[in-house]
Amino acid sequence: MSQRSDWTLIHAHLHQTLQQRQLLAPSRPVLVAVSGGQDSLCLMKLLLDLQPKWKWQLAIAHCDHRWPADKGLADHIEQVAQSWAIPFYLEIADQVTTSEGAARQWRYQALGKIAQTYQYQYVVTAHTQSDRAETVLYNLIRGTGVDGLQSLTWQRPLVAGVQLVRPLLEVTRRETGEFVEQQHLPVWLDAYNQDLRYARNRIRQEVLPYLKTHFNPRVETALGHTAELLRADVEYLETAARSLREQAMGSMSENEPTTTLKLNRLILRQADLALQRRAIRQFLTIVQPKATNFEQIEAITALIEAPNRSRTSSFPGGASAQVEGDWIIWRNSQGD
Ligand SMILES: Nc1ncnc2c1ncn2[C@@H]1O[C@H](COP(=O)(O)OP(=O)(O)OP(=O)(O)O)[C@@H](O)[C@H]1O
Repeated sequence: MSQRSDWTLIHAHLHQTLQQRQLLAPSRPVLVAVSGGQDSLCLMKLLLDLQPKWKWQLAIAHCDHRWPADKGLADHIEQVAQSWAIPFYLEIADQVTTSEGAARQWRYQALGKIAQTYQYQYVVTAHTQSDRAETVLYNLIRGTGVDGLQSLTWQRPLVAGVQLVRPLLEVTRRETGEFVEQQHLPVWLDAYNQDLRYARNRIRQEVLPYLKTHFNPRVETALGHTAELLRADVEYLETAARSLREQAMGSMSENEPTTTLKLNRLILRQADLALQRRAIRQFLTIVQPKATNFEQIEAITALIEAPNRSRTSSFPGGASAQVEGDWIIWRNSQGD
């Protein structure tokens, strides 16, 4: 910041967050994921304003889903990048998808690809405290368990050599809205955000305002704290579960063939249910390519105490698990 008068509370907040949490090291190349909405334009401008202090090499990345409503958006962001004199990278989807989950997956993969190709160590997204509150509620309703409730984290590895960072997790959408207005930033209005057919939008526009009015005006902060506390719990539990799984799998490592993998029931029995479930989920993630669900974890957990020869019904692809004495044996398909 050259002029002190431009320094607002939100600048101070972000600067402090970056220092305390050590999210972005100084003087590094930083790729900012810009969707064109208020949050990412706010983040981009804030990082530009902080740049003289931190000396990053900033750039913008945009992922074009080729959705009809986004026509002209990529050009708009490119112009914004030009007006700020920073590099602009664009990835365009090969296939148009309407699934929110598939679009997100492609986006993160595209961002990772740009970062690796052009050697950016960080990809930064503008998820806010409001996004985090929505995610907590959304995942609570879907039944993801604690892991889903802590899912929007400050940072995580994106691809080899690239860290995904979310520095705005303590800033609300209201604050980013006020900032873009004050700064006259050219926000692209996303018609999709208004569409109440999507669960996320109903949570944003109906559920959270209701909770704010009738229960807690600071509900977003409260949900953010919940996510923060759960994150540490989950990290702890996952580490303990990994060690349980490794013991229960004996000498087998993750790289061994997945045709006949097994778990020792005597070792699993010594652990509490929370760790048994986690160890089994980790085991399933190793042995089957498909996403693991609650019923599958419960079916195998039941085998820890089940009589000899008990077996689960078939998993996708014909795989199943069966008790053989002290062991739960995983078979990828009949006859393996
Ligand atoms: N098309 C895009 N191109 C580049 N970055 C994007 C794009 N869409 C979203 N982002 C980045 O991701 C952030 C979050 O956006 P959004 O909430 O739409 O994503 P999401 O992946 O659906 O979020 P969540 O992970 O909470 O489900 C944005 O602030 C922006 O930084």
